[in-house]
Amino acid sequence: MTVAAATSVVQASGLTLRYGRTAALTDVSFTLYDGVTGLLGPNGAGKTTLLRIVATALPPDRGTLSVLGADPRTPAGRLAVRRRLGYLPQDPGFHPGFTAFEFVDYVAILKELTDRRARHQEVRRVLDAVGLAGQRGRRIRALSGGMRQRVALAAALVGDPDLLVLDEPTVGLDPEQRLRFREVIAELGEGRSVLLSTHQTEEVMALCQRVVVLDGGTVRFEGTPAELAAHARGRVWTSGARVRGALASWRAGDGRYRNVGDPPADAELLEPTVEDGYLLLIDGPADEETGLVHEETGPALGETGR
Ligand SMILES: Nc1ncnc2c1ncn2[C@@H]1O[C@H](COP(=O)(O)OP(=O)(O)OP(=O)(O)O)[C@@H](O)[C@H]1O
Repeated sequence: MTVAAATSVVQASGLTLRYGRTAALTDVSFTLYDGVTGLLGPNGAGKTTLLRIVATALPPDRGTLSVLGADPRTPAGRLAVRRRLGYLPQDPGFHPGFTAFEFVDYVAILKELTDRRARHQEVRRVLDAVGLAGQRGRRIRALSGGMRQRVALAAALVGDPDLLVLDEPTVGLDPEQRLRFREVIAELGEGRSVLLSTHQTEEVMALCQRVVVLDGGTVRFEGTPAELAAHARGRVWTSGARVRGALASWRAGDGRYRNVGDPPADAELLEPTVEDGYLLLIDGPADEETGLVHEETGPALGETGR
């Protein structure tokens, strides 16, 4: 099998940002490729801040950034990025009196789609793409949370952007809505680049070809979900009773305990999951021992499974 090298869509180096005395990001470097990348981290890790920087909504205090080959530090670079970027912020700023169509149309006007006929066609296309064809004329105040989230995603899709930046796109959705949303996002990741933030390791397993773990404003891991899981290999085991001193020890559905941490010599080891790898990374020592941060090489296209 020949494996072509993937091209990077975003390259960030040394991004640093403070809000007054709070260091939100410190020396953050990562590379984004085609496909879906999950930005995973606990509350306050700096995910929203990083997404806002990539979406050119916030300039970093320090560091360099290339997005779709443009430099957002210059006005021309920012314009070039914004024309090819779709951004779903945590709070999309809905006017509740707008209909779904009117809101997305308003975003399309901001995105410089000046021809009314073509614009309306595009608005219908993106609302169809997120399964809201039948809800175009409904007021946003009358839509469920899941439907509102889909309206926000439709707005991000206007103009068929090459890069989608989605801030916790499935937050607040029920399990069925979350699954439907995942379907849409996975499809969007074919042929373009999607960067989404999440707290959920299951989201990463279900959707992402790559994952960047952010904690305390620094990158703790960059690689594939399988590599993140492998980080916990040899440190997950099963036992008949709770293990005191383990990083985590809980009774699983089969009645036995699943333990993460440093196993005893005779431990019955289990295959680790992304969640185990994440747990060890976030609760483990903040050191360079993992060798997984700031990976130098990108994936090959053949490895992404697409
Ligand atoms: N406008 C602001 N002013 C001051 N501090 C801020 C501001 N926005 C964020 N912060 C702080 O910066 C840090 C990173 O916040 P950020 O919202 O980027 O994290 P996050 O990973 O997106 O969190 P969450 O998952 O809770 O949304 C946190 O300590 C937060 O309290």
